[in-house]
Amino acid sequence: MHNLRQYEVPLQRYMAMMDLQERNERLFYKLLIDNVEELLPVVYTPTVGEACQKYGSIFRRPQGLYISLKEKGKILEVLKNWPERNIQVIVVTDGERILGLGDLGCQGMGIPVGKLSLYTALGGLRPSACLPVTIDVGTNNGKLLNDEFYIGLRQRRATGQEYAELLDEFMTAVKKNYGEKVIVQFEDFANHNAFELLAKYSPTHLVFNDDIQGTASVVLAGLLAALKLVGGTLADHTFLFLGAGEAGTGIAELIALEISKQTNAPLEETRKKIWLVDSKGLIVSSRKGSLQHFKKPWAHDHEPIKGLLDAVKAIKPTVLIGSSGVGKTFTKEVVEAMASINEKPLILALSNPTSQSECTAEEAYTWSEGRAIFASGSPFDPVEYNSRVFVPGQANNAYIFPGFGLGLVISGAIRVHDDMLLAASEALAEQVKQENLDKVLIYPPFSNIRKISANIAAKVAAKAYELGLASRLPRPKDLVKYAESCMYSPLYRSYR
Ligand SMILES: NC(=O)C1=CN([C@@H]2O[C@H](COP(=O)(O)OP(=O)(O)OC[C@H]3O[C@@H](n4cnc5c(N)ncnc54)[C@H](OP(=O)(O)O)[C@@H]3O)[C@@H](O)[C@H]2O)C=CC1
Ligand SMILES: CC(=O)C(=O)O
Ligand SMILES: [Mg+2]
Repeated sequence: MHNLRQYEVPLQRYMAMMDLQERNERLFYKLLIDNVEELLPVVYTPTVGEACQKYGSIFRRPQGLYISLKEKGKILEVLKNWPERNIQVIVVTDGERILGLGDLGCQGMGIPVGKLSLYTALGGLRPSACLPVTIDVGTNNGKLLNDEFYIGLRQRRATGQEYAELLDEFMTAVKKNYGEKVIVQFEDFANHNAFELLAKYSPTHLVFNDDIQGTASVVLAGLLAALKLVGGTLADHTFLFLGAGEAGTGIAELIALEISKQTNAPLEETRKKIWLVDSKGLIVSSRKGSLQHFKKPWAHDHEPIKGLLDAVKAIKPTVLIGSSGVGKTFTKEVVEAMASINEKPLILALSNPTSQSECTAEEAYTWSEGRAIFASGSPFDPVEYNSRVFVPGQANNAYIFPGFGLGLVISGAIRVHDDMLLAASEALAEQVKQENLDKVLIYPPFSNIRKISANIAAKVAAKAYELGLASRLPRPKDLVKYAESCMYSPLYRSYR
């Protein structure tokens, strides 16, 4: 840590950590686990975003498996080149929507590598059981195509049948090589592929889309915890999203599902308290004909509205969620409008990395005169306002996917079910203590994350057994203890 702290530039710390991961994996994990709050922003958002942007010029060694269009017809052979045989989780991207930074092509590899290091550090999966994959179908990023250090195929993205066939060959090869119980986590695909891939492979593979499902689960957990501060039930609230893509509609659907479970009201009804704004304005029924399929359930009856501020004034949400990938969109006027409608406005600025955050923690607290309950996708430091210290939470799917994955592994689950996402949300919300709420913090600190992950894993596994989706029999009696006993620890033994 002393050596690492010598570097003042975050990207240099990132490179030092990647070198360490290569040189001494056990020490890398020991360091990451023991200093998780300090090092998460280095190996994960925001620094991993900059690393992906500059991946070609900082490249040392391949840290994961690249599968390119050129390998079509030979993907099984390529998979067999990976030295580890016993793989439990694959995080795969095609690099088209890396955080809120857009198409970074093959340089998106930083994301599967970073996510999998969290699977190990936060969720206790063995490093050797983790496989980062980047599917290289080209990039539409002209700057990268002209960059002499770009590491991927220099062509525009393959689409349509060519893309679908490559992905299908990959999914078939994965199941053939690693069996039915390998988790395939889709990460940072563009939404025009993400929803389809999830729908296509959910019935046949153990697939999980972190951006749609993991994000939904972490946000629902934050909302459940926040109810202890704002009062009422979920059904009493009105939700407005800026951004109606994977994250936005994924979260919206899980909130609607939870309200439906709590109130026995049909989903079509519970969706009506949830509104979304996309780049063209509020999603309303008059737009239905031209909306992408994942937006259609959210097209409610209302006159068209263009901007977010007008939408806030018209809808009067109690909860405002940013999932647009566009920074600075929660302006002073927007936050003030939220604060004029609500005693305690709940504001989540989920977009990553920090540069894309819809607003900063300081802006949220200052513009709401210290009344906002705020969390963000990338971390912000505590803020002092009017002699009070506010600790912003980090509403990031990193709270969910490591424990969720561990739960799937320890139960031998063969499919993911929405009820498992709800179970994960409840488990995370339960870990938010009064001392956190006293600081207006709606997520528990990351310093306890391994305990949190074990609890999430236990609830997810319990749900898998309940749903008949678990194949590891008999069911362990104490699932929390069992989860903890399965977790990889980078122990250093004393030989003296
Ligand atoms: N905190 C967390 O754990 C997570 C955070 N995220 C972050 O969320 C962001 C979005 O990700 P994702 O949902 O996958 O992306 P998508 O591309 O699927 O969705 C983005 C949405 O934002 C809308 N949008 C873009 N620009 C504007 C604008 N200026 N005003 C209003 N709406 C706009 C788009 O509109 P249109 O449809 O009209 O183009 C689209 O509906 C990213 O920054 C990502 O990092 C994602 C997953 C997890
Ligand atoms: C956190 C995450 O998955 C994202 O920003 O895409
Ligand atoms: Mg993501």
